[in-house]
Amino acid sequence: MRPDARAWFESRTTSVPSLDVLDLEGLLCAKRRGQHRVSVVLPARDEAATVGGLIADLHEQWVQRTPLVDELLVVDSDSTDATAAVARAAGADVVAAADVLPGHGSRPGKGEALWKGLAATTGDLVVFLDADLLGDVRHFVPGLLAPLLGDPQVEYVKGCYTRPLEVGGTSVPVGGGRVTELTARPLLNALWPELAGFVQPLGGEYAGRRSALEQVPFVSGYGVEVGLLVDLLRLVGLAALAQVDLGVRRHISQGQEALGRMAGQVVSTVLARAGREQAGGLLTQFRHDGAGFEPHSTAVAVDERPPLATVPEYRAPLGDAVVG
Ligand SMILES: O=c1ccn([C@@H]2O[C@H](COP(=O)(O)OP(=O)(O)O[C@H]3O[C@H](CO)[C@@H](O)[C@H](O)[C@H]3O)[C@@H](O)[C@H]2O)c(=O)[nH]1
Ligand SMILES: O=C(O)[C@H](O)COP(=O)(O)O
Repeated sequence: MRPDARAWFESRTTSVPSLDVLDLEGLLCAKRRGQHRVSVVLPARDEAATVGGLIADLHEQWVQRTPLVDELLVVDSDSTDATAAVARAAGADVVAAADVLPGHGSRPGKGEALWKGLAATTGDLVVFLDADLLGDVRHFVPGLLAPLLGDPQVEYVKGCYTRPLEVGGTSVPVGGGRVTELTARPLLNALWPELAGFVQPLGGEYAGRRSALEQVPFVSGYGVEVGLLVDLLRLVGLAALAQVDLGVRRHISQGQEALGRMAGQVVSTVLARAGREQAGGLLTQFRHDGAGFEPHSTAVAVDERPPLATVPEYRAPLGDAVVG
């Protein structure tokens, strides 16, 4: 690893693998002292199977029992299942992505849901979590907040973890994060070697100061994490980025074809940030129907939203003025 990346890794990586290691009173004290307001945003598309338990845990722990979280918002990203109703019943506020900043229209994708979630919340500290997480992840929230509450120089905190791969009833202890290992990490190491110390550049759990998040664009699809990392590096510098080891992360894995499309979006995002125009913006994959190969092409070109700070409606008082 390059010396600057190693120095960053050693000085900016903390560890919160469970609730037991946290000084909750200290965190609450820092939150009060800094007059912070914390928003937690979960983008969700068809996550009715997992979002209820996750929200119930977070709401019970961080809204009811320990007042660390002021807003707990699920952004319903065009779900066709009961995601919205399940999340609401479990204690979250729920907005449909399409209803936020309606004048700006609606686009598909996870990054779009995050951008709308940032617009629909008011906290100066914002935590993002995927809605398909499995198991007890209550410690993710204070773990991600701790560096922001404890050090005014930190602007953005990326979660990292070991990732089992659970497919077809079998589990490989560290087999997860396939797009990370085969696409994102090699690209980032090649183009921005100072970011080589990030263990999970793609994972969906991170937190930042609104003042920084509202100054960067949000890629609408799965390129959002890699885009944020590179854009925030440019905006605030490596020393203002941090990561926290959150232990083990389990989630619902996608199949190979879907991961190929995700990798295509990550590649497009990286190429755009490296100043390379995309030739076609299409990813062609193949299926064999028994008689021969059938090509399927998908658009993976970068589609992105501008920094929220440049959106006039965002400047209006948030809440009712923005949502609906
Ligand atoms: O159009 C979409 C697609 C996904 N999601 C939600 O986004 C989260 C992550 O999506 P998922 O399809 O589970 O992604 P993964 O296969 O887990 O991909 C990983 O890698 C991606 C690329 O960096 C990250 O965006 C993910 O957070 C990270 O978990 C979940 O809550 C989804 O419901 C949306 O809200 N809208
Ligand atoms: O981060 C990744 O690389 C993708 O989420 C794929 O993860 P998985 O291999 O654990 O499904």
